[in-house]
Amino acid sequence: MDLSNFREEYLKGQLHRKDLAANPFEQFQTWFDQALKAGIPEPNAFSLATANAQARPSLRTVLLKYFDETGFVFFTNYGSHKARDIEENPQVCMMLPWVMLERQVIIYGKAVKVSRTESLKYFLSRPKDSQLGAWVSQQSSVISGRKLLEMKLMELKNKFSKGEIPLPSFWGGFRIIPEAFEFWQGGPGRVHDRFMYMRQEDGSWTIERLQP
Ligand SMILES: Cc1cc2nc3c(=O)[nH]c(=O)nc-3n(C[C@H](O)[C@H](O)[C@H](O)COP(=O)(O)O)c2cc1C
Repeated sequence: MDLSNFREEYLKGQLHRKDLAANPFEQFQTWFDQALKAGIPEPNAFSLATANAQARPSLRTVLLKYFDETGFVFFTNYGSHKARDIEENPQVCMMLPWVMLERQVIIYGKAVKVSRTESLKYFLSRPKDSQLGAWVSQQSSVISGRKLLEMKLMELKNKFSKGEIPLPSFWGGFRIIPEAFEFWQGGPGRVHDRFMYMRQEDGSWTIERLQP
């Protein structure tokens, strides 16, 4: 299949240095609000890249659950491929593909586990089915068929039929603490706008334009 004629011109507007917030979290909030307003489906879905101790990369989509100046939080299974990678190498990269707005945001940082208290708070806010879903899966391990998962789910439903479902010890959040942000806005003729924020030792941020 030849896709070489698949070509969109990016004409939604330019990104100027003067329009950027000094603080990248503020800039992220502005763009996130615009992504929401534009009706992008699941604007909080992001690609999460990890690399293990042998520098072997892997990538998957996860959901951003909340963010503030301490970082970007997602939840997952602590025995999963991604979590094992993070244990070996906490350096990660996340990318939000807001293609509908001809934009992407890339964040480089370090992933650290959130506290049990923080994971519990989020876990309790989830629908019961999602709580059971966390219990049922040894995420990223091989299983012979879906039937086994369904049987396990039935058992768990019975086991936890009364009262609150406890937080599994193998499930919780990671906070990505940013070291750099890139904001990308598509431009006409592939002359795009890219700005990189880099965190300095004193906690301030520099902003530089990158070539497209
Ligand atoms: C839209 C979307 C949202 C997802 N959100 C999450 C999530 O928040 N947490 C999670 O562990 N997996 C999520 N997944 C599944 C992951 O992409 C992935 O399959 C899973 O986490 C196992 O990844 P790993 O084997 O690389 O650790 C999501 C997938 C999609 C397509």
